[in-house]
Amino acid sequence: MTERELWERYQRYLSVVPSLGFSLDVSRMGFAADFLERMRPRLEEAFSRMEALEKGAIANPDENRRVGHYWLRAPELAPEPALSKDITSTVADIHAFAREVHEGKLKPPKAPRFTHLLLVGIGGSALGPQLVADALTSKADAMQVSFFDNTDPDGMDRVLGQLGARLAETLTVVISKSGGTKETRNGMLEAERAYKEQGLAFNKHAVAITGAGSELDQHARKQGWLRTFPMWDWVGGRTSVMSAVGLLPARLQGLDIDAMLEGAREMDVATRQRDAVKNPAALLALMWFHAGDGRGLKDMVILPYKDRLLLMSRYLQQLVMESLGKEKDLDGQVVNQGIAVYGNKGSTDQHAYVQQLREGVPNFFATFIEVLKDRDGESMEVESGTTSGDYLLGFLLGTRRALYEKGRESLTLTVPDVSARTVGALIALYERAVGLYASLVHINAYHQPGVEAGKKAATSVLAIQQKLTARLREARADARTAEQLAADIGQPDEVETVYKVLEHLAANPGRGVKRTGGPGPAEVRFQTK
Ligand SMILES: O=P(O)(O)OC[C@H]1O[C@](O)(CO)[C@@H](O)[C@@H]1O
Repeated sequence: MTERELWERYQRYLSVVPSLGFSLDVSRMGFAADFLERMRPRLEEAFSRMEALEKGAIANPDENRRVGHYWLRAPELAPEPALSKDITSTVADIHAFAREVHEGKLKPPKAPRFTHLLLVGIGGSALGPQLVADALTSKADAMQVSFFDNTDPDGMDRVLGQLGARLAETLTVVISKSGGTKETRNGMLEAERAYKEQGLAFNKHAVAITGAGSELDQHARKQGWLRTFPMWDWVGGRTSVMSAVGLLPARLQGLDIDAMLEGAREMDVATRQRDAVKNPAALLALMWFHAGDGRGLKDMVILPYKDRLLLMSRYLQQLVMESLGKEKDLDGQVVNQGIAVYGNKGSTDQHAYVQQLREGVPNFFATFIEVLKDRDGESMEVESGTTSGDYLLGFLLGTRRALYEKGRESLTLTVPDVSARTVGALIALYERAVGLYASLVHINAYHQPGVEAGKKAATSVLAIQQKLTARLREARADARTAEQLAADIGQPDEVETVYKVLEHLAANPGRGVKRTGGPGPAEVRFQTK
């Protein structure tokens, strides 16, 4: 298509939400003229399912759960008054709690005020808060935010090292919907120990966000933590950022959570419309379908031209891949669905992987995110009449054109700024696009049966470790190979796991395992130190 034809196409299919200053441009997607019409019956069905979900139907049949993240920003739509009340009162509680913290009415025992926030969580209990914290941070932040989002000891040491003595003024928020996630449990224990080492009482610094009655809930109550905020079973982890999971940390940081909720609410209103071109979530879902032939054949590359949106791709990775990456469809047929998501930021990526995007394997479609506002205040000119921000737009449009010339498709989202309202709107847009796309390809977006397998396997690795350390203690000075030890514990086929576990133990001080021999794994011997 010529530039002029593209301009016509741009106008014809532009999906705009005027109140949010938002638009979605699909002109660089090569769908046929009758595509939207052909997809209409499927889309109607998807809208109907979404409507039922919003009215409180069991939209996650496997887990027999309702899916209520849309109610979080429109509590009046919750199917029962008690739910609406829970949502509203939780937001009010968050405001009141943050006020007390900011004003120093709720203060740590050995410092005048909480100035730092340590969030412990993983997956949906970290990615949303991380995106929001990073996108909206400013000099005005009331508290500085750090994260434990893994069970990596060195990762935690790094964060603790940065906090140093300021742990005395750090509020730790442990977030886990299930309350039983091991990475989070470990992070909590490591945090607790760090406080203890500085002579600080952890319970006077700790808050939980979790499901009622969960392991974490019970632990927090028993230990007399400052407070517990609810996480409801009708909110999925990856869509929990507008619940206490995202709102409490954001408010503590000093961010405008009401604006975030308002942005999401407005995007929800726009994305309930049944006209595909007026509804950017529907149009986005249809473009994903077009790009990957409804089978996820093309990866989704997220390219925000704004440093503040760097974590968007990580956030969307979970939202999209955990929701859509499914073995079976709603009828139990094997479909192996999903869309791979990756990305970073422009124009930085121009100097990294855009080379492949333009000339390499054509297995993707790009999503450009354009932010109109360059910065607070005016910009200097880096050349006569040109600012750094002009370059950023130049690179966005240039890369988009360069991709188009080589037949590589792209979408462009335009937002006015990176404000709480815009971030809320973007999150709401993708939440609904994922839900609609799942209906288009007939899968359940709201469960995650696949993640259990890895967790179970990890548990059996740790059980093998327990047996091995007991066996090594018995064997004392007797240096044994992995093969021998696997046989000793009655799991000869697990020799590779045995070897890996022992190699790890031997590499770390205080674990009591010595490694000798080699060079190959079969010749290495292990014994107690
Ligand atoms: O909030 P939780 O229960 O600790 O779960 C954390 C994450 O773990 C997962 O269940 C995947 O293992 C995600 O869906 C979830 O966001």
